[in-house]
Amino acid sequence: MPDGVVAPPRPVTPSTILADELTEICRQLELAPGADPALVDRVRRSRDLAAGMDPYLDACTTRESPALAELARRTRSADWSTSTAGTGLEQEMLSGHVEGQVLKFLVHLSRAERILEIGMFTGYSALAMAEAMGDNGEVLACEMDPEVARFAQECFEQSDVGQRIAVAVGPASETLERLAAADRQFDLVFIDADKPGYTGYLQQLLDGELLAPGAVIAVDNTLMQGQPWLDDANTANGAAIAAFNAALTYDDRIEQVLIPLRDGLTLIRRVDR
Ligand SMILES: C[S@@+](CC[C@H](N)C(=O)[O-])C[C@H]1O[C@@H](n2cnc3c(N)ncnc32)[C@H](O)[C@@H]1O
Repeated sequence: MPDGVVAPPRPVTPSTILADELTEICRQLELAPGADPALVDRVRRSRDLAAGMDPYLDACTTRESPALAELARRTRSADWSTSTAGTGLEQEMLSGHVEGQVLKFLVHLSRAERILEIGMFTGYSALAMAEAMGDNGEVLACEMDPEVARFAQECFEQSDVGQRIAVAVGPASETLERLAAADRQFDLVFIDADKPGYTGYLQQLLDGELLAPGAVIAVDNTLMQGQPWLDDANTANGAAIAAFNAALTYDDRIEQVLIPLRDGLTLIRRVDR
């Protein structure tokens, strides 16, 4: 994974995809002979409304730590296309500044000391959560890919709080089985791994008694680029998230809310205990 030129991330959230579409529509309208100036103006305003939101959220949110900024920079400048790490890894997987600050806020609010992450990638969210907890806390981060796990660990070693993060390399479902067998419990769980695995991870957390009383589960990408409600854009990940979101609404053991942050963040808590 050599360092390369920092490429801007592709749009992978409903708001950035919308902004990209409106930018292109606007460009075409501006070139179209005889386009109604009032319509061009409305489309321009719509583009600015959509394109300006994420930069505004960034500007209004507490700055990330130097360690998080450096981890994000290293992730963006790594050449994932030539990496021998698992196929499909890309810089766009990184959660990033605003979501990282939301996770930190959740750690502060819940006073979580035992945190489980399912899907670590280069470690941005794990490090963000570790920064928000006390010295007695631990983030146990599950990651399938050994090479990306090494990348993350190198970043953790350069951070003051890296020792609060333990990494479990291997399929998360197997790690969860081992944790349940060892009677481990967690105050906060962040699910951000393979989308078809989400329903199984939630069942393992509930059935395996892996949630401490009052625990919160945060689940990333539950808007999946709008695919669950766009009929013509469904991929395997979109179908998996649509099924996961639907299953949540029928499960009486939990309460949930889907927050339209980035690509969607669902918060879940157990209510049957
Ligand atoms: C979206 S990325 C995680 C991003 C990370 N949470 C962050 O905020 O930067 C998903 C990660 O899950 C890992 N993954 C995929 N399937 C997995 C599995 N079955 N078990 C554990 N990790 C898995 C991938 O290798 C990838 O690194």
